Amino acid sequence: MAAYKRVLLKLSGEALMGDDSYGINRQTIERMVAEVSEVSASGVELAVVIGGGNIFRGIAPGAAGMDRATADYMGMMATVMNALALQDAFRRAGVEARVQSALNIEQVVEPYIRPKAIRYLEEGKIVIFAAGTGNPFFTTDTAAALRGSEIGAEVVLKATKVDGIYTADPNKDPTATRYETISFNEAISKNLEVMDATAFALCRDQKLPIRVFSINKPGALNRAVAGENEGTLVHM
Ligand SMILES: Nc1ncnc2c1ncn2[C@@H]1O[C@H](COP(=O)(O)OP(=O)(O)OP(=O)(O)O)[C@@H](O)[C@H]1O
Ligand SMILES: O=c1ccn([C@@H]2O[C@H](COP(=O)(O)O)[C@@H](O)[C@H]2O)c(=O)[nH]1
Repeated sequence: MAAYKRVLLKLSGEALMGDDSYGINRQTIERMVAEVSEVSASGVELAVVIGGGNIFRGIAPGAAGMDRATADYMGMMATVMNALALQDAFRRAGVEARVQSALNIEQVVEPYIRPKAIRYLEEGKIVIFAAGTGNPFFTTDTAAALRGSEIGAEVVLKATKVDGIYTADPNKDPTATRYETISFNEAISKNLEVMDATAFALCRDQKLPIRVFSINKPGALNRAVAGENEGTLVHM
């Protein structure tokens, strides 16, 4: 039984690689699409923000020496590629999804228009928000907080490679322990880098809770949508 009527799901771009070192792993994207489709079929209105870390990040070593804003626009274009791949995978699974982009590339995807996005959601279609916020120096986590606030989502679900928020990056510190819940102010003041401070602050100001959980754990998305104790809940 779902605890929410409308959710904003932030899907990790990096997780799309699966065990590959770059790009989109077919089995991985199909598995993600199957889990998301199941939630959508249960009647929950689902908007997705997709990251771009499997292709390009403005702050990656490959962008070193580049103008930061240019590199960030490349990162946003990477999220458009992921959004198109995701839409295609939904279509193959028989699920209707629409992509809306924060950057205008009209031959490829429709632009972000808030009322239209809300109408799609009310019609039961999945909406995929591409190109982040459309502005350099931001991340797709901030785009998730922004779009989640705009569409009146009740929660931001961040599906990523780690199974929650830890006292330190668990990939660097094996002694790190996981929080079951943490307040926005604590997450910001402890500088926990699982999400950027802008995203935390926007969600805090809009009273929009965030749940961070593993995209690779079977059933975790369903449990998060059911409001169960999965991963870490960031609260007021
Ligand atoms: N305190 C922490 N708790 C949990 N993970 C952390 C923490 N600090 C840093 N991390 C790192 O944050 C990563 C998740 O955030 P990141 O923004 O890198 O990925 P993503 O949002 O899943 O990917 P993408 O940007 O491609 O969408 C984890 O893989 C983990 O290594
Ligand atoms: O609003 C935004 C969102 C993203 N970017 C750039 O895209 C890449 C990929 O996004 P991730 O959140 O890391 O998956 C990011 O590194 C930025 O370079 C952006 O500029 N503005």
